[in-house]
Amino acid sequence: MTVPTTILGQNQYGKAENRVVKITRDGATHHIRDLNVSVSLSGDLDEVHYSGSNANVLPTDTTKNTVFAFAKEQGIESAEQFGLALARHFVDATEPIRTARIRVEEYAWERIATSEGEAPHSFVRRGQETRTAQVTYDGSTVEILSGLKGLTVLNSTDSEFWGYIKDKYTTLKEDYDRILATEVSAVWRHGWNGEDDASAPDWQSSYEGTKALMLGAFAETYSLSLQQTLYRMGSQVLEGRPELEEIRFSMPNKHHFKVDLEPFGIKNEAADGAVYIAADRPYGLIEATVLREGAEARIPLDLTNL
Ligand SMILES: O=c1[nH]c(=O)c2[nH]c(=O)[nH]c2[nH]1
Repeated sequence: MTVPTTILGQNQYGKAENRVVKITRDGATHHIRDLNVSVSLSGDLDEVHYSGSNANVLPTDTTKNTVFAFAKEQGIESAEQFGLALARHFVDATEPIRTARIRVEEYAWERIATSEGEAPHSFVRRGQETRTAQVTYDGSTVEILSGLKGLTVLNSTDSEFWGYIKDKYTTLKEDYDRILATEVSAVWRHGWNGEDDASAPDWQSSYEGTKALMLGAFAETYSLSLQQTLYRMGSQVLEGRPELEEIRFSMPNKHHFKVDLEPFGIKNEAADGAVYIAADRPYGLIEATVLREGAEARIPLDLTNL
């Protein structure tokens, strides 16, 4: 082997975006789980980079096959459970693989309502958020980050923004009754570390409970800034969900500006029901982590790939 004058840094590999759909039949009633699963493995993999020896490489093609085989053999209970089964398999069954990171996006379907009631095997894709999960396993410890993205919410009042710094470039008018809208991306970290399967959270109810607390706090906070609303959402989640240690949000401020209709002699006031222009870009971007006191901040700062 030639001695490299460069050295290999962090590396990982796997099959990204395995789109797996599992149907479960319960008599005539069918159930659907629809996931996008990305596998990323690391371990004793220097040689494949240095010399091209594939002796320690489990092909990405095999990782893809494993995703589909596990969906059939074990079923898909939740994004987290499925990710955990895969992560444990890759590390525990393949000696050179030391760490597995499984990312899952889940797309929700709901039953179509017909005049006969809920259709047993006809579904419409739900337009709300995408659920996410990331499972990392290093042979001893599990870390599970659950989350969501694309959850768009709006308060048509109970939002103000005033009292901010004004310098020579400031043109923004103080607002005492504005629309507050955002598209929530959030990732939350579970305290459970995989040591005791019996004490694992109920992933489904944990997800639903977290989302409900987040939405409740958004609706119930009288907001003086999106930052304040974000913090309230995070603290309400952590107070209500003891299984969680920290939560991070990325929330674009989806500005709605009152249109100036004065040139047409028309008053356009929030108090009378106003007309707004929903601005697309640029947008304010408010991001923060909320932690349980004493917890470590481990969620990555950039949520875009989670
Ligand atoms: O909720 C807000 N936070 C800000 O930091 C900010 N900045 C701004 O121009 N509008 C807003 N709104």
